[in-house]
Amino acid sequence: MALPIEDYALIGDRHTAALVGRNGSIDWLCLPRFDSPACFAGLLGDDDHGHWQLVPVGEWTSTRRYVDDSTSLETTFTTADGVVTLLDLMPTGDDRADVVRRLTGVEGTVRFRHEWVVRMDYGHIKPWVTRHHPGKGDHAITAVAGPDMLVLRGPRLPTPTDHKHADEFDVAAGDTLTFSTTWVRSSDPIPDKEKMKKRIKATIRDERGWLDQCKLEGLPHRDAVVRSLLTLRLLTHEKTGGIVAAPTTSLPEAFGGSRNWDYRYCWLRDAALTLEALISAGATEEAEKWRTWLLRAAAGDPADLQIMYAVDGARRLPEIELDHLPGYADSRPVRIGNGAVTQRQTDVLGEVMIALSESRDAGVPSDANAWSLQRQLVDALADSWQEPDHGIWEIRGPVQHFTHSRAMVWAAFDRAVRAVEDHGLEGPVDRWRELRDAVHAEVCERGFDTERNTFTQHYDTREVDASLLVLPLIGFLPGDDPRVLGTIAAVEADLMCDGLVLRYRTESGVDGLEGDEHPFLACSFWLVSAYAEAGRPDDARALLDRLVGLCNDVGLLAEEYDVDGDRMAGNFPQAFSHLALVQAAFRLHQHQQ
Ligand SMILES: OC[C@H]1O[C@H](O[C@H]2O[C@H](CO)[C@@H](O)[C@H](O)[C@H]2O)[C@H](O)[C@@H](O)[C@@H]1O
Repeated sequence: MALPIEDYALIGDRHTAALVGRNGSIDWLCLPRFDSPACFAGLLGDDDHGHWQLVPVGEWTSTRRYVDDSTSLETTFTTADGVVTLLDLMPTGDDRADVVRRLTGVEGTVRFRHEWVVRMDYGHIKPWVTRHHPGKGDHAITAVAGPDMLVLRGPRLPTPTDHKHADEFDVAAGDTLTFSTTWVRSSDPIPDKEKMKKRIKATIRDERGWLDQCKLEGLPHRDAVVRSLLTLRLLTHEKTGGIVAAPTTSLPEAFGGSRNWDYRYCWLRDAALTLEALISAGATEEAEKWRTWLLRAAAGDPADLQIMYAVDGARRLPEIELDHLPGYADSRPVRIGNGAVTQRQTDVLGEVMIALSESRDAGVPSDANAWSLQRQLVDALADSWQEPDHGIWEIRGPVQHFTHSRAMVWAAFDRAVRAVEDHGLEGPVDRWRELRDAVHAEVCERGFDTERNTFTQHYDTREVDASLLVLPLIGFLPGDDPRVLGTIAAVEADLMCDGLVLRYRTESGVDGLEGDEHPFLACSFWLVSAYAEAGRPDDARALLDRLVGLCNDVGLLAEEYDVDGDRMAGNFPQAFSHLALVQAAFRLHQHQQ
């Protein structure tokens, strides 16, 4: 049975990631890549859909932390008989896909239960499980199904009972027991045993080294920013540079509802915003890598640019419902793939152009191919920007002339102009200036409700939308412009739910979906930034404090927050929430200096 979302923590190797519960159970793991089929899918079903658990027998309590500024997770279990820590991590820096779990006895003697229940293909397939002795003193269990093999190693291995592998043993003070699960192709030989101690140290060292380049002095909520940056890095594929929106699929936006989506892909929007957050912290290496990812993914006719791709840039992400999974808290359907892939979302190029412009400003070396791609994309936009779209929220209702999308069209032309003016790049700057000004005028006329003094969600409605909070953040208007202040007031009046911000009013029916949703954390962080820009630093600070207080015990955030249930909702951890946290902290810091 899955735990509340906030009771999970993330570990990963920058190729894929796992969710570890505070009960020592890995309930979600896709191997070898973020979007591979899960081999532990208990998160979206029950124990029989796959999990790997190390937990004391009987009553226990647990506390958790990440070891220093790393993504190695330490869970401390306390029982009446003693204390044991469990270290969980996925070593990085090599071509192996391992999950390593180390138990260390701290006090007394604690009896532990070990369960290794592998179910390939998202909890669907019971694998063929066998024992091996690959070398002297080396024991392994392999689980094979179709293309995949998992190899379990450890000082003592569980035995089969009823399609599960289970064991019980004592952990005494001073004992160390290290277990590992390794993925290989089922046609490959069993991989060699590794010296895990060395790899654990190297992995922790690598993360600390990466953080050293970040400039975080004086930032509000530094620890929350550090955790967010490390999480964003964990969601960035080491080899390809693709950035996934979250490592999970179908954690529900409303418990028991159908708003369940697969986020294990690279949205240009989410990735571009992630880069902005990383760049503001001084981590520019990822920007260069992602730019090359973009070049590969977008190769071809600029008119065929998609709004999202797979980690390796693949284009087809058909949305499929997995009927065999009951869903998290009975939230059905469980979906893999994402139908939004074929949508028109005009905002995306604006976000991409802003991120690439910030990379340039931050000194990321220029690349002729990257500029040539940007030119082509902006030229294609010049011919198509007036078409209606599905907008930033990927609505599944009829397309509209979304105000945020148009403001982002303005941003795309604006950043193209700046590239020429500030960086001496070549381009038809007069035409881009003309288009930029025309779009600005149109948005201020057709996307603005003069009676209420607010921008509107789209040109044919009087509803507001939290995405409008972004307008001052991209420089569309100054933060203290009366039209921006009016829009903040309208968002406060229409979209606040117990102090947090909803994306839009679902009652309007604009999204074409059944059911409702909870406040969206990224939008709530945007309000922090908008307050800072509007000259309301106290409100910004108070809201940022509140939002950071919603992070779970290890500093992670899902997509939404259920204020009535006081729990997280939606995919977890979500890049959007963490990148917006980082941006809000920097924005507030900037205004406080
Ligand atoms: O609300 C319906 C849509 O929800 C998802 O989109 C959201 O997540 C994306 C990834 O973080 C983000 O880019 C987008 O702005 C969000 O609205 C889902 O992926 C869509 O399929 C769905 O239509």
